[in-house]
Amino acid sequence: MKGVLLINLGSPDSPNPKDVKKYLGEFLMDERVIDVPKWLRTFLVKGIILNTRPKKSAKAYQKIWWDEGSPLIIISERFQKKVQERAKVPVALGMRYGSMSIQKGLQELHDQGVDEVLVVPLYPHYAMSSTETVIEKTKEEQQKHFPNMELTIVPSFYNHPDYIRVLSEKIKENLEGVDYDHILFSYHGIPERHIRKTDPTKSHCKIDGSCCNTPSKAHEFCYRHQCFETTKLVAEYLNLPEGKYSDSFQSRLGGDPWLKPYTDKEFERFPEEGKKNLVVITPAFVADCLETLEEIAMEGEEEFKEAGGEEYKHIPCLNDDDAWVKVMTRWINEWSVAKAEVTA
Ligand SMILES: C=CC1=C(C)c2cc3[nH]c(cc4nc(cc5[nH]c(cc1n2)c(C)c5CCC(=O)O)C(CCC(=O)O)=C4C)c(C)c3C=C
Ligand SMILES: [Fe+2]
Ligand SMILES: [Fe+2]
Repeated sequence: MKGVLLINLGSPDSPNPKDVKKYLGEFLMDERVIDVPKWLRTFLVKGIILNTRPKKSAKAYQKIWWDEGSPLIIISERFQKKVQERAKVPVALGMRYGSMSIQKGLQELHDQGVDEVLVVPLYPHYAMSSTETVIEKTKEEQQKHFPNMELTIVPSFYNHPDYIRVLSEKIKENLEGVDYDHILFSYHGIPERHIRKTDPTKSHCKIDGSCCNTPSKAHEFCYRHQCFETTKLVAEYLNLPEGKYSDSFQSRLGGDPWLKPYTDKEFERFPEEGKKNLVVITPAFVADCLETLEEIAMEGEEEFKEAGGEEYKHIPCLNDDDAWVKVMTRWINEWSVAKAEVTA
């Protein structure tokens, strides 16, 4: 029997420093997130980051936390329930880090008799710190606890016409009656090193002005290419004039070079260039979370206005919008039917 596991990143159990520390410890000790030798990762995470960051992050989580819990978890649960109402097969939810684990999600499906699982990493763009770690962790749990389960992985959907359509329509809806100078597509950043590491050709990705526009099989795993492509396709869909929109990368951690331009630097630069009315969209996230609600919607507005900006609008993520629920359900139902036909 077939079933689906939707997987996102996860949140701490509460916005208290103790729970945030536990969550950050699991997250940042992931070798695909801080990709240095284990001894160095242990030193950096346990010896340095976990001494100061949990307190700071807990304050940020407290600003956005809902009565029901973490926005990312609550929104993902609402999404899963709505998809389940329409899907022909059982649909479960798991998180890469924290209590709502991938193992629990697989167990829930197993208990319903599922032995063929469609794994849906809820990230439009491929990165070793998001998609790859979800895939590898799911395979690990399957081999350890559910050896008779078969997994099928949904590929990154950054350029899928359905995703581009729902994202573009959401932007269009939110732009109605809004007088704006510029739209910023702000994606979660990653270290530049990760782009080179996931380049299967080991020579294509130069992280320069042209590599991401030059066709290559490297792009199947190039986060930077995939982000630029989402923007390009949305801009085409919405007929956005050249120069009226741009890309940036947010949420950097540590001193290594991350993908540029940095979102916070763009907030400082735009008002100087006369871009005083700004709209920000965050397409790397399908559900609103700390990084969109605090870093972009709250801190971003403050930074932009301090630099001389006047109007600022953050467009929410797709969350549990019916149009996005319908798309996900269609992908799931098409898979379940296609598999049935093949194996019949
Ligand atoms: C969209 C995909 C994501 C990628 C790629 C990603 C890479 C990445 N993240 C960190 C460090 C942190 N990220 C944090 C929060 C966070 N990150 C994502 C998604 C991606 N991260 C989401 C959805 C969230 C929000 C979680 C929530 O509970 O709402 C945090 C925690 C908060 C903080 O202290 O800032 C950290 C830390 C790294 C180092 C990285 C790539 C190497
Ligand atoms: Fe992150
Ligand atoms: Fe590239």
